[in-house]
Amino acid sequence: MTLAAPRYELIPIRGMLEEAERLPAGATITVTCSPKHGIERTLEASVELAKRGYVAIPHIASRLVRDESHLELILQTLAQHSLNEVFVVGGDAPAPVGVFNGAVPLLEAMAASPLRPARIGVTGYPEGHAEISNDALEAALIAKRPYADYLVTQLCFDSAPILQWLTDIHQRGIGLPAWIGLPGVMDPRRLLSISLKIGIGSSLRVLKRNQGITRQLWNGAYAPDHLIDPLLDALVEPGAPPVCGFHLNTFNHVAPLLDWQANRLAETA
Ligand SMILES: NC(=O)C1=CN([C@@H]2O[C@H](COP(=O)(O)OP(=O)(O)OC[C@H]3O[C@@H](n4cnc5c(N)ncnc54)[C@H](O)[C@@H]3O)[C@@H](O)[C@H]2O)C=CC1
Ligand SMILES: Nc1nc(=O)c2c([nH]1)NC[C@@H]1CN(c3ccc(C(=O)N[C@@H](CCC(=O)O)C(=O)O)cc3)CN21
Repeated sequence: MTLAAPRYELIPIRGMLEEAERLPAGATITVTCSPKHGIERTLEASVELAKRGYVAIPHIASRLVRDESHLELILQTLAQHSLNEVFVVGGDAPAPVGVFNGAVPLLEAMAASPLRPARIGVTGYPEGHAEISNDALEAALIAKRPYADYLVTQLCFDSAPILQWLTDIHQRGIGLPAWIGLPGVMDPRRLLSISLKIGIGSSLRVLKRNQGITRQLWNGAYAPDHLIDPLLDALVEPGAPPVCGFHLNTFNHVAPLLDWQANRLAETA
């Protein structure tokens, strides 16, 4: 377990390529997908990143895929550009634009295609989801298992639920390793508003109860040390759940995150 080779998540908006250029050559970059900009924007950005030598992993929002032929077009684009890994999510669209109402039916349709990408990631929720019941999340996780290679955990501001959830799915034999989603280094007010927008509530309340972290959250930049320290300690224990590494949600603020990462690595070297 180390911070040495994380994944970096970027949002495909103006300035994304300049942010990407700050990252180490060949870095692995996942590209978000929103109802506002659609899947095509995510694919175009991923192709640009791949051309520049990065390993690009587009997020595919299932609810934005119209039908089987739209899916086939997406898979063709991926194959043409040797993008052989995707992160499949339901997507934040309040209603599906077409026939796929979540990740599971899209994964089933992908599995039936000869153009299925070689590796597929799916979501995990250490503290549940604001709009989706725990039962529905659990059913979806079980249904995704045969199609998925790994999980990426949703943003969470408390290490305890992350560890608890990873341990729980490991003990139940779900058998998928996880990339642990961490918030990047940035203005805490922006982070707070993003978190509220994407429906992350309960661990923010944990943060507010913690005086030390509240100070860190409101003065200067937020940095995820309070999350990563307990995770690094716990995940090297024998019998710990399988973890691939850290998935850093940069929100396109790459420079402060790289400074923080370099400092952390220098401290532990
Ligand atoms: N955890 C993460 O890193 C990320 C999470 N998301 C968001 O998480 C939500 C669910 O995506 P998945 O975890 O892949 O769930 P999923 O597609 O596996 O769906 C689980 C259950 O929730 C329903 N569902 C799916 N999307 C929904 C939505 N937007 N609103 C209400 N119900 C929905 C499905 O019909 C299913 O019953 C979406 O809002 C998605 O955009 C998006 C990107 C990254
Ligand atoms: N529910 C949910 N949806 C997601 O898309 C998502 C998660 N959760 N959790 C992990 C990451 C975080 N993601 C995010 C979070 C925030 C923005 C965001 O702030 N977007 C701004 C700027 C984009 C623009 O200017 O168009 C926005 O206003 O939507 C984007 C992706 C993508 N992932």
